[in-house]
Amino acid sequence: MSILPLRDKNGVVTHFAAIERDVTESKERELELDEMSRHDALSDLLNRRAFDQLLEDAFAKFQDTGEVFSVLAIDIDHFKSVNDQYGHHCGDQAICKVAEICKKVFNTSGSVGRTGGEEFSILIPNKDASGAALMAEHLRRNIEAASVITEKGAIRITTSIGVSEVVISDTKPLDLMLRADKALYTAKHNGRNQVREFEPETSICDLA
Ligand SMILES: Nc1nc2c(ncn2[C@@H]2O[C@H](COP(=O)(O)OP(=O)(O)OP(=O)(O)O)[C@@H](O)[C@H]2O)c(=O)[nH]1
Repeated sequence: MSILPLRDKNGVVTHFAAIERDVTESKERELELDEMSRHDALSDLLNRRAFDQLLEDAFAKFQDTGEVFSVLAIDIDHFKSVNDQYGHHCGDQAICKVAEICKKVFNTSGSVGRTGGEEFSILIPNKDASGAALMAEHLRRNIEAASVITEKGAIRITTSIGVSEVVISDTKPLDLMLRADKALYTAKHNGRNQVREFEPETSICDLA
């Protein structure tokens, strides 16, 4: 609201005029645009940028308070053949189904992002890797049991999931994301449709 003094011909203020402008609509539009810039248009999950920001925040909190958290790196198995067999549109429907199940399973217990084409990441506060792996296994089973209903029929899909927790020697969030990716790679390499926790490779020094 702005208030303007109104003067008579001698310059003496005789009245004040109040001008009120309703900014509700523009504020709502601003919030809407902000939400849009943080979400992926296809799945409505957090986009990579927004997920990375959450990860930065969780990492800063861990450094301040020691509050542990874990991440999941999730990738749909053999997704190229889903696209090849059913077409890109049905592939998109499969991505949306995985997004929907992730949101349902992690509801208030984690933040879900679509961080690549057929890749998802989940940040789970207050959980170490073994707690996060149990949740990941629940998610994997839900996805495996679901059908993606498309105009070309029902599609069944599976996912591979890598799990890692933040540790004191991490210097940046990327460190634990890389471990989750390594665990994901192990899950793929070992036959897919499984959850793997990151395990440090046993080096010669460890054996000595
Ligand atoms: N429909 C659809 N496909 C996508 C999207 N983003 C990426 N892809 C496809 O996802 C596929 C990923 O394939 P690859 O990385 O080769 O892996 P994959 O076939 O899933 O095999 P594995 O990961 O080894 O199990 C590619 O064919 C991409 O074109 C998207 O937004 N929509």
